[in-house]
This record gives sequence, C-alpha cells and structure tokens, in this order.
Amino acid sequence: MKRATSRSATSRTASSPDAEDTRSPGGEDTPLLRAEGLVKTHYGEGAPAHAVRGVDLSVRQGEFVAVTGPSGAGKSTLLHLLGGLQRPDSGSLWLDGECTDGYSEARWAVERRRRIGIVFQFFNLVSNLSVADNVELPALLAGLSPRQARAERELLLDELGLAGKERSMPGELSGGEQQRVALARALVNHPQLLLADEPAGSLDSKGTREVTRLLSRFHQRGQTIVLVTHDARLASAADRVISFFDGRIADDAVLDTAPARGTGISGVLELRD
Ligand SMILES: Nc1ncnc2c1ncn2[C@@H]1O[C@H](COP(=O)(O)OP(=O)(O)OP(=O)(O)O)[C@@H](O)[C@H]1O
Repeated sequence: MKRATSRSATSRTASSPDAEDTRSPGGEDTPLLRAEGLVKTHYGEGAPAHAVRGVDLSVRQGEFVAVTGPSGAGKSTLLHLLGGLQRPDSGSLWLDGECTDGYSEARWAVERRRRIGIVFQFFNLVSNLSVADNVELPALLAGLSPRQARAERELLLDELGLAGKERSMPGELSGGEQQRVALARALVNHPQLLLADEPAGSLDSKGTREVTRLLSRFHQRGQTIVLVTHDARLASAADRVISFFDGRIADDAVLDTAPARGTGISGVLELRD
C-alpha cells in the first residue's frame, strides 16, 4: 500500500524555482516531509560506510522530531539528505507534497533559502560579516527588500535576546550567542522546515538550555523541526523521538508529555500575526 501512495505522489511535478508562493502547496493533510526508501553510502578511504540503509519517514506540519542515536549511526547523513545537502543513492523525498527527485543543486539552494532553514553544530556564520549582515543576507538573497530584511532581522534578534549585538562580528560572541545568530539566520525567511544538526553540540549547559528553550518556543508557534542530537535534554523538547541505529530507524516514539498532536498548525495560525 505504501508503494502505491509513493508512486502517485512521485507523479507530481516540481514547480518552478521562481514561483513566488512556496507555502503549503500540499495542503494541511500533506506531510511536510516524506521519505521513502532513502539509502546513502559514503565512499571514502576505507570500506564504504552504509550511513542510511533504507529510511521511510513522514513528518507532519508543526511536528518537532528529534533523531537520536549513537555516533556513526547515520543521523547527520539523514539530515543532510532531508535538506538536499547530499543526494540519496536511492529512494525518494517529498517536500510538502512535491517530489524532490528531479531537483537540481540550484533548485535545492532555492529551497534552502525559502523553505528550509538549517542550523549546524559549529554555527557556520560568515566570519567577516556582522551579526546583522549574517541574518539579513539570506533574506536579501530570497528577494526581500533591504528594508524588509532589516525589519525581519530586528524582530528576530530582539526575540533571540541579541538586540544591541547587530554590529558585532561573530568571533566577538559567545558560542551560545553565535548559535542564536545562526538560528535567526535560519529562520529569517520563515521556512516551513527547520533542520538542526547537533545545535547544542559545542555549547555548555547554559547554551544547551538556551537552544532547547528557543527551539521549544518556535515549535509552540508551529515551526516544524527535525533535530539531530545526542543530548537527551534537547531531545526531550521534541514531541517525537526517533532512535536511529546502524542507518535505520530502530524506534519512533511520540512522547507522552507532548502538546496534543493534530492541533499544531491551527494553533500556529492563531499565534502568528
Ligand atoms: N563524507 C563522508 N565520507 C565518508 N564517510 C562518511 C562521510 N560522512 C559520514 N561518513 C560515515 O558515515 C557514517 C555515518 O556518519 P554520520 O555522520 O551520518 O553519523 P552520525 O550518527 O551523525 O554520527 P555523529 O553522531 O558522530 O555525528 C559514519 O561511519 C561516518 O564515518
């Protein structure tokens, strides 16, 4: 049955990368993210690393999913596949109902500017740009006017407790502050999906608490999040925890303490604006 669903979804065509409205073309019932049979093997110096060995995954709009598992299990590779940073050897991926199989690198770059925000363990900020410019750059690249980009940046930095740091350079900030700038940069274009790869991996416990609190806050407003982490505290902020082991999903559990699932997106719409 799953296969039949997959084939009909595959027949959808990808819309033009220049299309202006990229929000929810799939509708509320369509998973924001759907993967079927994802496989990825890395070929390096030694034996091939079978990092992802056949993953089926569906993430609804508004869900906060944590992917945990031992080092080398393939978590980061999976996240990279979901964000189009790496391409699968086989399998298919749908983004809000659109099959991404035919996406070019350029098309993925557009999606990462508009629909997918990504934060990494080591922030990946542009070191010779100020905090303000780091956050505004993706907004300008996505076509916002300088005035709109500035307004978005001001709102986010304010919300993330970074007002007054606009002119600082990334190297002048603490790790926690840099990660908050990275979060602002990832969210400035209001992406449908936020991917986070060990966002607290290089932070102390205070920084980890900060990131946990911020991810929870954005999730409560309806942000869909897929988070890869070793950190149990961070994972416990999610409403669904996937245990990844040896390239496969070993367990997929909804946490009891989670806010009611299914109310997410409408709740979001009320909270937004
Ligand atoms: N670019 C690459 N070239 C070769 N092998 C790679 C590459 N990236 C990852 N691997 C290998 O693929 C496997 C999965 O790596 P991956 O980073 O996805 O795991 P992980 O679960 O995220 O690990 P960690 O928690 O330590 O970050 C590992 O054996 C790793 O060495």
